Order: sequence, then structure tokens, then C-alpha cells
Amino acid sequence: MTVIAFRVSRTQSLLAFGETAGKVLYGLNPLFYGLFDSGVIHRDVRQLMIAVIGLGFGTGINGILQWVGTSARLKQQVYVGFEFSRQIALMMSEIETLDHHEDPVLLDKLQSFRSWSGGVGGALNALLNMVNSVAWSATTLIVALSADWRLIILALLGIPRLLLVPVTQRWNKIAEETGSPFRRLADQLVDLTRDRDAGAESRVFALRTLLMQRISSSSRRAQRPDQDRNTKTAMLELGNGLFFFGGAAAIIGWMVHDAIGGTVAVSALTIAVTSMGSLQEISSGLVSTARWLGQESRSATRFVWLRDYAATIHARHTGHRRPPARLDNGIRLEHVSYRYNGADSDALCDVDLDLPAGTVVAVVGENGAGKSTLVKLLTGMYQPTGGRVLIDDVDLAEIDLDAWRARTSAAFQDHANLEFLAGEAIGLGDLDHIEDEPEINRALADGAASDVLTALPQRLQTQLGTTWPDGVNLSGGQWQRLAIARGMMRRQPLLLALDEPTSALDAATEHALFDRYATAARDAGRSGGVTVLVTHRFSTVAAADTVLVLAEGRIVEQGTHRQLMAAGGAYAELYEIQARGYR
Ligand SMILES: Nc1ncnc2c1ncn2[C@@H]1O[C@H](COP(=O)(O)OP(=O)(O)OP(=O)(O)O)[C@@H](O)[C@H]1O
Repeated sequence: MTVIAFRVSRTQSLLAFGETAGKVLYGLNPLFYGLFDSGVIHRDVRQLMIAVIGLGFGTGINGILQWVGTSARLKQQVYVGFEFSRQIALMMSEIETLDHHEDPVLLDKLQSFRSWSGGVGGALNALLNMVNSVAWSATTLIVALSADWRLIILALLGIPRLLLVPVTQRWNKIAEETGSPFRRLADQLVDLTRDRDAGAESRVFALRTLLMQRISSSSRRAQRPDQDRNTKTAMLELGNGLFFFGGAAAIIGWMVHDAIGGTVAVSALTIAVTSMGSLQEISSGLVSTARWLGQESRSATRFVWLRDYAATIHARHTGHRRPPARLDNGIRLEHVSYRYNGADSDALCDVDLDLPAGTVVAVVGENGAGKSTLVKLLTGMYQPTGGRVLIDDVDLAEIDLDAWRARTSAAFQDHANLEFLAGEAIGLGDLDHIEDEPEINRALADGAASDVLTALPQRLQTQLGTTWPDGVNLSGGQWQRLAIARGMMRRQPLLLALDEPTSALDAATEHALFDRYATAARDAGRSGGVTVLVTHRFSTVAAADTVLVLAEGRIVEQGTHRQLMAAGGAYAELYEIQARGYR
């Protein structure tokens, strides 16, 4: 990590070492104090001059070097902090699947990592502190020993404090990890107070007091391990301080006794007294450096854990085959099951299914039936825990996921409200055409969203989102239609997955849109692409080539609208119930 820190900004890293030179100069001060006392006692002007120049020069240069070094360190810390945030974002975005967004262990680790990212930013800081402390302690020790051998005992008195560092490190690690879930909870609750949509609900239901209570209680629970750790560390430090200063007082007393007897020079006594403070400071410096290093190494361990986690997921998906240019047979699910991490039953269970090339498939079913899970397996967001998804007879696990994604498109109910320029928010659906206005307008038309654009003051150049200067807010339905248009950007995808993208639209608009998808899908039949539409509205799916009815993770009915109606099963019954509701 230190190497990365050094690479991020070499100049600042090198300037930061100015402090080390300053520390060496500062370590010579006891020598000049001793010289000064001796000069006064022996009325030696030369000694006095050297002492005064030495002290003045050392202190002045040290001040400048400290200033240069500290400013460089601070800048360095910010640069390195950014670099590590960038690397985390890169690692997270490179993970091909979505499982990690739902893994509480990973989320807690990420929280610890974020909360203590100062430790990462301070990688070089910790190293510098160590180098500074070592340079300073070596200079001080040489100066002290040149005055009196007993001063080595002063240095040894700081050792127990250093030996106890692993104990405090353990306390720190426990405190950071125990507090992490509560810190994450507190952060999420604070986010709820900032989020506009959650803000509406929290006002309607008068949740302010409850939210504030929960924020306070989770913050308290997050801080409690820190407080316990601080109390224990303070007690330990008190013990260490008493031990050091008790021992130091005995040694100085011994030297004073000898000075009165004339066997120790007054200058040596001065060096002893001034060194005592320095040695205590040095031992504090070394202890806090060791703590920094400990925190740094814990952050590094989490960083490495995250990197290994990302690599494990990468390794799970080793597929490197290209997806076909067009689908001849279509997509087949062969005894596919999927169970979420920690769940005790399958969300999808032994699904055996053909989605023929060029067809439009509607998926219906009650809440929790497994519809979204099916879509996520088709788009490769999750890998089946059993069975295979075959793309023209090739297992999706053998296909390069990035390449597969480049040939698929989607729109989701939980779409992102991308607060970019309107044109970008749509064009992102196909990066090669992000600035291609005709294509963006075509996608808007295919997604029945052209009128959303008409209402925007600067059309495609309109900034979306009122949190930005001149930003425009959209209604839930308008955001959703832009998300659908984004999904329409890619021409002739092999899979177009539409997971309830029309839930915020009225039934008539959804019906019209779905008919349009069906026509577009048949027109685009040249690529053999499969269109999968998930919906709760049975009335909109009549145009589909196949309707799948899912219940509790299984396909319970399958056929055309007519066939299913004629069969008089669950589909026909639910269709009738919904149709009565609309009459
Ligand atoms: N991240 C998750 N972790 C654990 N279980 C999950 C997760 N997501 C979904 N499930 C469970 O898997 C099952 C299927 O969920 P899925 O979201 O696929 O249903 P759905 O048919 O799309 O529902 P809806 O119509 O409400 O969107 C449900 O029992 C749900 O509780």
C-alpha cells in the first residue's frame, strides 16, 4: 500500500521526508542545552555561541521542514484516499454478479473499510512517522549516551509500552469490527433522512422521532466498542506513564546525587533532564506509529480481502466464449435452480424451459414467485446454484459475461434515476451511441417516451435532477419511461429483459407498449433475440408468443394466452379476476 501511496504522488512523498531531517536536528537540542549550561557555568562565550546558534538554527530549520513535510503529508493523504476509493469502486464494479450487494459480511467489511479509510490514506504517513521516530530516537539516544551511560535505562523504560502494542491493536480490531454493523445501520438511517422519496414517507408517517431515536441508538452502539477500547487504553497508558516517570525520577535523582558529589557534569544533568521529555515523546511517537501501522495493516488486510473476494468471483466465471452473432435455437433453461445466500429454500426450483429464438415471452406470477430472479439469471447477474442456462446450446457459464452483456439489454422496475443530461441518461443504454441523437430519438420512440423529451426545456441537453443547478425533476413515470428508452438503445439484442419496467404506467400505456415490444421483437427477429417481459398485469400479455406462470419458484403453466385461457387454470382465473377489476 505504501508503494501505491508513493506512486500516487512522488513529489509529495519525497517532500514529506523533510520532516525526518527536521527530527534529526531537533534530536540534537539536548546537546545544545547542555552546552549552554556549561557555557554559563564556565563563562565560556564560545560554548554559549555554539549552543545559541545550534538551538536557533536547529529550531528554525526544523520548523520549516516540519511545515513542508506536514503540508506534503496532508496533500498526500487526500490523494491516496481518492486513489483507494477509486480502486474500491473499480473492484466493486468489476465483480460480474450482484451477490456481493446482498452479502452482509461483505457489506460490514466495506463499512469498516470506509470508516477507517484514513488508515489507507495514511499508508505513507505511518511509514514516515516510523522513520521520523527512529531518526529522532537514534539522535536523542546518541546525544544522551554521550552524556551519561545511565540514560540508556531511560530509553529501556519505554520498552514495556511498545511490547503492549499488540494488545491495544487487538482491542482496536475488535472495536472496529464490533461497531461496524451499527455504523452501517446508522449511515443507512441518515441516508433515509436525506433521500427525497424516503423523506416523503417519513413525513407522512411522522417517522422523524423514531428515525432520530434509531440513529442515536445505532450511533451509540457503534461508538460503545470504541469507548470501551478507549477506557482500557487510557488505563494502560496511565500505568505506562507512572512506570516511565517513576523510573526516570529515580535515574535523575541518582545523577543529581552524583552531580552534587562532583562525579557528573552539570551539562550531563541538563542533557538527562531534556532527554527525559524527548524519550517519553519518542516512546509515545513509536506507540502511536505502531497503532497507525496496525490500523494501516487492518485496512490493508480488508483491501486484500476485498480484492481476493473480487478475484474469487472472477474465477467463478471463467467463461471466455463469444456469444453467437444471432440466436438460432434460442435460450434454454435446463433444470435451473437458484437459492439466495443464507435462504433456506430455492427462489427458483428445477426450472426447465425453452425460450425459442425471436419470441416474446411474458412472465407472470404473484409477488415473490421468482420472476426477477429468473431475469437476473438470464442476464448473468446471478449464476444458477443448480442446472444450466444455455444460449444456443452453449452454457452461459462458458460465455464471457461482458460480451454477453454487450448483446443484451434491459429495463428494470428498480431502475436508476441517472441524474445526467437527458441525452446521456438514455444514450448510456448503448455507449457506442451515447451522443447519437437520431438513435436516442429512435429509442425514445420505441420506449413510447418521446413526449417526456418534449416537456424538457433543453430537450436532450437538459440536466436531470433538481439537486443540480438548472436540473429538472421528472415524475416517477417519466423516469421510468427514460429507463425503458435506455433499454431500447441497443439494436437487436440477443436478450431484451423488461422486468416490470412499466409498473408506474397505466394499464393502457403498458398494453400499448407491450404490443410495440412484440412488434419490434418480431421485426428484430433477424438476430433471433428473445424478449422477456415480466408483469403483474395479465391483460397486457396477450400479444406474447408464450406466457409463463410462475408460482413459488416453479413454472406452473405455460402456453399462449388463448391456450391458457382455454385450459381454465390459474392463469385464466387470475386473468378473470383482474379483468373484472378493470370493468
Ligand atoms: N436478495 C435476496 N436474498 C434472499 N432472498 C431473496 C432475495 N431476493 C429475492 N428473494 C426471495 O426470492 C424469492 C423470489 O423473489 P423475486 O424477487 O424473484 O420474486 P418476484 O416474482 O420478482 O416478486 P415481485 O413480483 O414481488 O417483484 C422471494 O421469496 C424473495 O423473498
